[in-house]
Amino acid sequence: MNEQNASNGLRVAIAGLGSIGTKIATALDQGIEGLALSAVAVRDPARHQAFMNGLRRSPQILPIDQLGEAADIVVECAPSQHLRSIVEPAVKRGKSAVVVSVGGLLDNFDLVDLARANGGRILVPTGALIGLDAVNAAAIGTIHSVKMVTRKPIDGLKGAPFIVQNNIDIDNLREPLKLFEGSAREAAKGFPANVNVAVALSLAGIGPDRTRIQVWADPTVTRNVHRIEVEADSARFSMGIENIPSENPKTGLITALSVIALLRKQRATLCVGT
Ligand SMILES: NC(=O)C1=CN([C@@H]2O[C@H](COP(=O)(O)OP(=O)(O)OC[C@H]3O[C@@H](n4cnc5c(N)ncnc54)[C@H](O)[C@@H]3O)[C@@H](O)[C@H]2O)C=CC1
Ligand SMILES: O=C([O-])CC(=O)C(=O)O
Repeated sequence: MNEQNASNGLRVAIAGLGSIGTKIATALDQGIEGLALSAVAVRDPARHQAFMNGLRRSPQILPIDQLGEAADIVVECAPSQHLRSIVEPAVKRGKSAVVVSVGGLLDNFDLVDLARANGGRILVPTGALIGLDAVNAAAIGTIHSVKMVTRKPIDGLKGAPFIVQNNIDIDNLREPLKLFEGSAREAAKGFPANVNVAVALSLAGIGPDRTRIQVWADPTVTRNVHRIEVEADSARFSMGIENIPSENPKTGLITALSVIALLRKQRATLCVGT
């Protein structure tokens, strides 16, 4: 990073160069107004050498818990069990943490207090979802109910703890099967890599215990499909999104783009949407 970026721009570090992280790193390397990629954390540096060599400017490679020292904004896009070691050092230093493994926040909610006490921020992008601007706005008034239905292809659900613990065979499904119905909080435990979106929705609206979700394994869909119904005193709205899976079949392609859009807003002159 050159001195001009260091003095005028925001330094961004990325934890995890998987399907989401590589796209954000590429976008930053190609140029986002006022932002520069300063550091990354990877599990196995050798596996990412070719990708790193392709970047125009090489960021530092650091352990995940040191990213907060090397950046103003740390983007968490690693498996959710690492959330704390990424976010805590950043917000303790008054930095911002962008969190995509949102489900992991529910068991680490004290990080919000830690951020508040130290002038840090935790930013949750809309991610693979839609319409959190409208949910935020409705939540200024009274939201009566938020209901969500998620359908995923079989490949996108394999290995989810709820499926494994309940010994459910989804490999031979010929028709959609409702796997789960309950709160966003319970869903995040059973499907930690599948329903981060439900937790983001809940944090924008009426919280993880009152936000209801169904999760379906659906051999008839090729996309990750999320449908949402919100009933509020200001409006009633229905939203839907059909995400094309990325190279990680659990993760929709739009997730990385949502983070890039959020990063662009940090220094953009014209910001559209709340
Ligand atoms: N908020 C949202 O809308 C969405 C959130 N997600 C969540 O985002 C997170 C990332 O998703 P993907 O990029 O698809 O996952 P991924 O599995 O493609 O990438 C995760 C990366 O983290 C790396 N990693 C693991 N341990 C590490 C460590 N100790 N230090 C550094 N790197 C480490 C892995 O090697 C891998 O490259 C997941 O928790 C996923 O559930 C996914 C989709 C939507
Ligand atoms: O990509 C998606 O459609 C949603 C997803 O995996 C998540 O929320 O964790």
